[in-house]
Amino acid sequence: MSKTAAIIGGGVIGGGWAARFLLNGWDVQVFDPDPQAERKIGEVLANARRSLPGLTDVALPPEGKLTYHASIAEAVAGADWIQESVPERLEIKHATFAEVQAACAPDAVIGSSTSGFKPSELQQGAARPEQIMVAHPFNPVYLLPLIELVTTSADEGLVEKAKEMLTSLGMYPLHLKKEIDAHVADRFLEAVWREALWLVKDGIATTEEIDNAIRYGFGIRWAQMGLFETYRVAGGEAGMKHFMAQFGPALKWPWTKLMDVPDFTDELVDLIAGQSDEQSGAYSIRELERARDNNLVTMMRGLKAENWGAGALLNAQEREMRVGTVHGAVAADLPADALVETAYRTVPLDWTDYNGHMTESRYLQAFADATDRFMAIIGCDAEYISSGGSYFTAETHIRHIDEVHAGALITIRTRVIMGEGKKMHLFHEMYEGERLLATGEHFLLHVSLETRKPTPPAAHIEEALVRFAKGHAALPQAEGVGRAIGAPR
Ligand SMILES: NC(=O)C1=CN([C@@H]2O[C@H](COP(=O)(O)OP(=O)(O)OC[C@H]3O[C@@H](n4cnc5c(N)ncnc54)[C@H](O)[C@@H]3O)[C@@H](O)[C@H]2O)C=CC1
Ligand SMILES: C[N+](C)(C)CC(=O)CC(=O)[O-]
Repeated sequence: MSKTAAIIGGGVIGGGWAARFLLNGWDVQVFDPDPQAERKIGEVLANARRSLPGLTDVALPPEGKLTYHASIAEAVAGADWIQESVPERLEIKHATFAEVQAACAPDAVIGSSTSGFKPSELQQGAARPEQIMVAHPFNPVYLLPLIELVTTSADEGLVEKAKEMLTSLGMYPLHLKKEIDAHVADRFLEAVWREALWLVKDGIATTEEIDNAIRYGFGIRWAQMGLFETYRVAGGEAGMKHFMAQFGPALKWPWTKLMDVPDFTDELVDLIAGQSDEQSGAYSIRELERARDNNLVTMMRGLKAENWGAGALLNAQEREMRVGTVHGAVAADLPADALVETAYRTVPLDWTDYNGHMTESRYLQAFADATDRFMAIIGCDAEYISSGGSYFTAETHIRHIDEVHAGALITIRTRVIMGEGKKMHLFHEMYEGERLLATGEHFLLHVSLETRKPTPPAAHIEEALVRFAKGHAALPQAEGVGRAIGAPR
């Protein structure tokens, strides 16, 4: 059954939450008094639609329904999750929670996007304090998975429900049971921000130089290993203790401004804003958002291939999405006399090229992934491969029939042309809806990973393969099987 989220405050963060819920199949009900809210959320949604669905190699569920409402009471009616993202002022948040709780279900989660307030501060004067928790996201909320879930004096059952719902949205709930101002991540960000302000104020570095110091070095490192794991590696074979012995004393050196805060004067604001205009003023905010999202998608999909950090999270989400669908099925669940659906996915942003469409190498990737999926269906899965048997591709022929763009939903259907002994001959057809985009024909041999030589597969694999080969032989022939490039004479 579809779920409903209420978004109270649809600015930068509320808009991102709306997109995260909606693109994961939830219905979304928005309240925001700003007459521009619908347009602004539309812009965030457009960015989310081009970037989020391609993150995973399985398509997200169909989008939910988005509606706008004239009051908080209307927006929270029937909602399973209510996300407050109004301005960071405690009195506005308190007034909002009072209206929310007067109308919402008592077992709905009420999450606050607050960057700095503690749950106990948010809960002051509330009708049901235990229903309110901090669910602090990171911009862009539709792509970044971290949620700081801060829950003192909360209903434990509701907290567990909140964690499950966040996980199902592809997010990572970092559950903090001790509250502090600004939680963990913003404490950290504020320390970096403070040092950056000092460096600009003191004329040591410009905004661009500071950004370069981050993006060419430790920023990339942090994105995959964080702080402690990175420093453990930096300790060499002697590890963390050695690292700390070597660099710990630096804390006593006058390297940082420590807790001193620069005066937030008009002069400092103008200095930073001026340098930022010089650095990035040539681009509109929408252009910068798109560049950010392209880069995030590319990095996160790289981590996905490595099954690491935010990428491992995407893989876990994808495994869950496969459960109970044809994309998690094995041979015995599938009819032998129908083509096998081996992919149903969105073309990711990082698969496109200078011609503005899916680039040729990604057709091979899509077909190779479809072959991997077919191998798993017939029993040649990760466990079997680790026992020493697998398939190697000996020959491939791809036909590019029609173009396709980022964000398109594509399906691959697979036909077994021949399957006997060591040999497996597959023909994949790639579609967008009913439009044929490409075909991929592949000849594979079963090998021993020990000898690297062809060898017969295990009996259960051959049996499943032969079953599909026989069933598919009875289907009408596919156009294009066995084609070669015809040279005009
Ligand atoms: N911008 C950021 O980088 C992040 C912000 N946050 C937190 O998210 C919350 C919202 O921040 P932003 O989205 O950046 O602000 P924003 O200014 O972009 O959006 C706030 C929205 O709330 C609406 N609003 C004002 N009063 C309202 C009311 N009484 N009821 C319903 N809506 C109302 C405004 O019209 C506006 O659309 C804050 O608590 C902030 O600390 C959290 C993570 C990151
Ligand atoms: C600047 N900020 C404190 C509002 C930032 C956040 O809360 C999280 C983020 O997205 O950086």
